[in-house]
Amino acid sequence: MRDLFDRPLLPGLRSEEGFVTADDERALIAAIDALALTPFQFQGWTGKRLTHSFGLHYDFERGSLAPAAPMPAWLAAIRARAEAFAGVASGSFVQALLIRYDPGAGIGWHRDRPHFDHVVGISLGAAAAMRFRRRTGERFARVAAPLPPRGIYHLHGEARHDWEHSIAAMTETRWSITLRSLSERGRRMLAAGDGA
Ligand SMILES: O=C(O)CCC(=O)C(=O)O
Ligand SMILES: [Fe+2]
Repeated sequence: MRDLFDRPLLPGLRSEEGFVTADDERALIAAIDALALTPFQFQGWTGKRLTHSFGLHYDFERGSLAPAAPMPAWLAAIRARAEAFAGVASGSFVQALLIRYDPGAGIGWHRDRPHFDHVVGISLGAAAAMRFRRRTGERFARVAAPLPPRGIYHLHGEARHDWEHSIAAMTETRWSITLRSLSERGRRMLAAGDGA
């Protein structure tokens, strides 16, 4: 997403519309819905969004990273295109997180776990906005980036590390595919096998 002067809304946030076709979108939604999606869990609190991971699973209850089933072919194909979009080496996106946000589900303010580095997201279904905030003294600076269906965004650098992001509760269903590379810290944790 760029502003009127063709600058990125935030350094490190880049997006593109029409990354997948409407036919692809229907097929991807059907593939996500066919997975065993489970409610996001954190400290005894159950979120309304439903998720499934491939490649690596980050367990929020334990704060640990563990291998998960390899990405199926339909996901590996989109991953290769997403890596080209993000300008990262082939095979960098070692985690895929599939999410379904039914009406009433959103995602609260957070930065993605430091185990991960680059993040890309592909949006399917209802349009949403990704809200960004960063504390500056007493206040928050805020930016909102549209997430149109079939579009892709890439978070790295400042947008990834210095700003929190969130999505307000949806009124219609949205699905997303989030792909992430490992950070140096993530690689060390995985090699140590403790994940912590
Ligand atoms: O649904 C999305 O596009 C964003 C998901 C997200 O921010 C996350 O899982 O960390
Ligand atoms: Fe996130």
